Amino acid sequence: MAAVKRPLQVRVGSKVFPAVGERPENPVLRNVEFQVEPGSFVVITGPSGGGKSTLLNIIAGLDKDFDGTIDFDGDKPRLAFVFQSPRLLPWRTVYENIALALPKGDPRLANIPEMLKRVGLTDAATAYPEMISLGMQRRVALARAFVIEPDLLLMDEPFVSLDDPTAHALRELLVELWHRKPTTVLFVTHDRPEAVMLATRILRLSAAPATISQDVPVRLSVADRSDREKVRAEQRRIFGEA
Ligand SMILES: Nc1ncnc2c1ncn2[C@@H]1O[C@H](COP(=O)(O)OP(=O)(O)OP(=O)(O)O)[C@@H](O)[C@H]1O
Repeated sequence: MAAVKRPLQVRVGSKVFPAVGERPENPVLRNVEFQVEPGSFVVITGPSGGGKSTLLNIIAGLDKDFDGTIDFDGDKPRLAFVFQSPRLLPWRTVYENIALALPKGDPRLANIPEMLKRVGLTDAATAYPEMISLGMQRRVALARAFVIEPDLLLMDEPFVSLDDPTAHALRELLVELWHRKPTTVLFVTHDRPEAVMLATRILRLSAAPATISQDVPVRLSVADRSDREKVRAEQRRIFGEA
């Protein structure tokens, strides 16, 4: 079934973490407002501690304590969330970890073998997470997210703590999966080359209390994204350095 195409409207007037003990209240987001067109790949970047994860949690509905609205054209989107840690169940196989994302008897379960093939894990289908590398575990997390066929895919630094070739290969895989089945993606990273390689649009947040300091389209074709020189040139255009 094709994903329903709806824009996402984000309006966060303010997000403040309340004071706890000696710690004063912490205003993290202020007037963060944007719309995301269906099928776009939006990267949210900005300084550490600037509120990127907080914003993603609000959009996911994990944090409801904020002033504002998140609207998916009046509907409830089918969501997938990929976190920094792959969050696999250690007592379930690779196949089972993916299948757990879907209800019993769901027709999308039939797509898992094809998805395993696409992420290069067919031979690891019956392995347990501790038997495979972190890079492979992250491929399982990608497969689990895409097999849901989400309307909205939220990703919070899913490729940190990997060596560069592994992270690069995973980014290429993500671009390919997304290109085959464009879904709306919001991807948080502080890694600028990663932002440019993946995004169709980059939102930069300022330091906290964060607001949007830059909203810029990325002008790279899918083929250009594997070309490090072209990525670097686009990075210079957007961020003024590389
Ligand atoms: N549950 C919480 N309670 C109180 N303060 C929090 C909570 N979660 C985050 N914060 C604070 O909110 C601010 C923004 O944190 P957040 O994790 O959203 O930033 P970030 O931009 O994702 O940072 P990084 O790039 O380092 O992951 C930080 O000052 C952080 O300490």
